[in-house]
Amino acid sequence: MDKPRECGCKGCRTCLVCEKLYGIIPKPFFFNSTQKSYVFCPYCNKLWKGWNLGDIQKHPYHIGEHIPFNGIYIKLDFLNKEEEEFLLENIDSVAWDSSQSGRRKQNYGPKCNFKKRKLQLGNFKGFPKFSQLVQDKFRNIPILEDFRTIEQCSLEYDPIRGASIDPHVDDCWIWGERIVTVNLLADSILTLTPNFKNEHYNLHCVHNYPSVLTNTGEKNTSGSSFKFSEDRNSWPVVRIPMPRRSLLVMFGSPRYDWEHQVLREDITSRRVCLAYREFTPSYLPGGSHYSEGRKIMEMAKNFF
Ligand SMILES: O=C(O)CCC(=O)C(=O)O
Ligand SMILES: [Fe+2]
Repeated sequence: MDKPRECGCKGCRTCLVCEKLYGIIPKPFFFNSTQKSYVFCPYCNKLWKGWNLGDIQKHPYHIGEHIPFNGIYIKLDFLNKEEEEFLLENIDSVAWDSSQSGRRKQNYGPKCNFKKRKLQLGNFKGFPKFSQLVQDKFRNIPILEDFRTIEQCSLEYDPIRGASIDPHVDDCWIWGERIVTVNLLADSILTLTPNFKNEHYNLHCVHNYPSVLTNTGEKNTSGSSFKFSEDRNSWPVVRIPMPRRSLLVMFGSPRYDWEHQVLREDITSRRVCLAYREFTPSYLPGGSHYSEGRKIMEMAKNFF
């Protein structure tokens, strides 16, 4: 096992602190010269050719090539300025833990061993009272109607530490289909690239439980599991805007067929986000592992 460095990074993960200390050269974002890039428009839910948000003409005056893209829901101005300020003040009154790639975090959730697929309550007691307003507001978002938060994580990205997050798929053994992010303090971008690591991230577990949503975001009533897409070689790079105070829900194909990352170059000023995760249906009532999820679900109702 790699030992974490003083900054919190380990293995191939680096930040400005350990790069300077150990003379590590960071790997640049790999861009295949034939690979196209597209920006997701939160108004028409389509991809338009470009890299930066400013590259695409503002909706509805788009020009050029576009393709449909399912599995991304963005609610602009999900929070108002007062709510954002209130949350930031309270988040910053809690101690931050250092994390990898220059991030800092505050985690509220059960203890998960993704390798051994073991779930424990640990010292999880629920979520901080000040953050209840966010989960209350999920009830106004139709695709989050039955979303039960099991993990809430505050993440801080500061350009001083060259913060970023490497490409990954959130674990599929324990974390359900909808990955929710609430963006605070700065605009940023989530970069999606096709996932070629099919044996990673416990992706095989996805066959064991039904999809929560159809690929267009309606409730999936057929009980069928997510169907993975083949032939990803021709897929582009997709750039998803994460405007300040917006809510992002990633589900379906972007959740499972693509890896997501936040590039260092897309953190130009301090950004904080709240990341929310739900259980897979296996750990929810009626699921084969509900006995393991039950106590955690009880705790997750608490705001302290
Ligand atoms: O910072 C973000 O918006 C993404 C965070 C993320 O992907 C994660 O915590 O798994
Ligand atoms: Fe993630």
